[in-house]
Amino acid sequence: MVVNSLEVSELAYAYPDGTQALFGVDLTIGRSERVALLGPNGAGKTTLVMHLNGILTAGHGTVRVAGTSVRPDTLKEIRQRVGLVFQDPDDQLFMPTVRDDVAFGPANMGVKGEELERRVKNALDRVGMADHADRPPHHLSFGQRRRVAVATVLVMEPEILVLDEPSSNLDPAARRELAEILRSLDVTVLMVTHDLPYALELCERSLILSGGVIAADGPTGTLLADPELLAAHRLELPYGFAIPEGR
Ligand SMILES: Nc1ncnc2c1ncn2[C@@H]1O[C@H](COP(=O)(O)OP(=O)(O)OP(=O)(O)O)[C@@H](O)[C@H]1O
Repeated sequence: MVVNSLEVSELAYAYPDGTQALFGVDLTIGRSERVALLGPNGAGKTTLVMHLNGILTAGHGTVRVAGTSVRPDTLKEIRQRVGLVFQDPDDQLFMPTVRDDVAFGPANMGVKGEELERRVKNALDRVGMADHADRPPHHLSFGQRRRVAVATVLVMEPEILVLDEPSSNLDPAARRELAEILRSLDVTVLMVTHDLPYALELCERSLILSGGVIAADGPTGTLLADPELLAAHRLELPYGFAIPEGR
């Protein structure tokens, strides 16, 4: 039986003040897919992401990660399986060295000794930061800190990597380097982004969340080539951007 990385069914949620943010979201993401989650401000993207690792609990509906329901009694397992990379790496890095930051999660899970070293080295290798293991994170550039933040999540060997605005505040070279890293990973990726060219570059499939529902789900190139669809959901390609042939 093929188990999907993520299955969200009829997910609805209202904040305690009564604001209804999600109105019944259904989506399935298969193993090793890379999917962009697009949508205007206030669409419910963050609210949806916060349900994936149980920061918020479904008002109605279900979320399953690799077949396991997100519930209070499964939270420990779920948080290991869903790797959230926040928009600001400084929310994720707080130890004296890069190595300590990457080791923090698995060490907390009881991994130690050579196995811990192996996992930390492997995660840093995957983001090209192994040479910086002994440096304090606050001495690194923003782009390097974002790569270390990705490593702190990869080291947990997650089922799905969820990235919030991964290209924000990166210069063009750092943006491209991160794209190459993300493309090289053999992991399911859900990427929340307002950077439509980045979604096109990295994700074959995109979802448009708008007004708390999935308004479109399809090949990124097809969605982004539909001006009416984009306009209906306040999405805009950069001025002069042309979708490359074959996308
Ligand atoms: N803590 C909260 N209490 C009440 N309402 C909230 C809270 N957080 C978000 N909302 C509301 O829920 C809706 C969805 O917000 P959410 O932050 O999920 O959107 P988003 O798609 O992530 O937006 P953005 O692109 O601006 O990050 C909005 O109407 C927002 O005002």
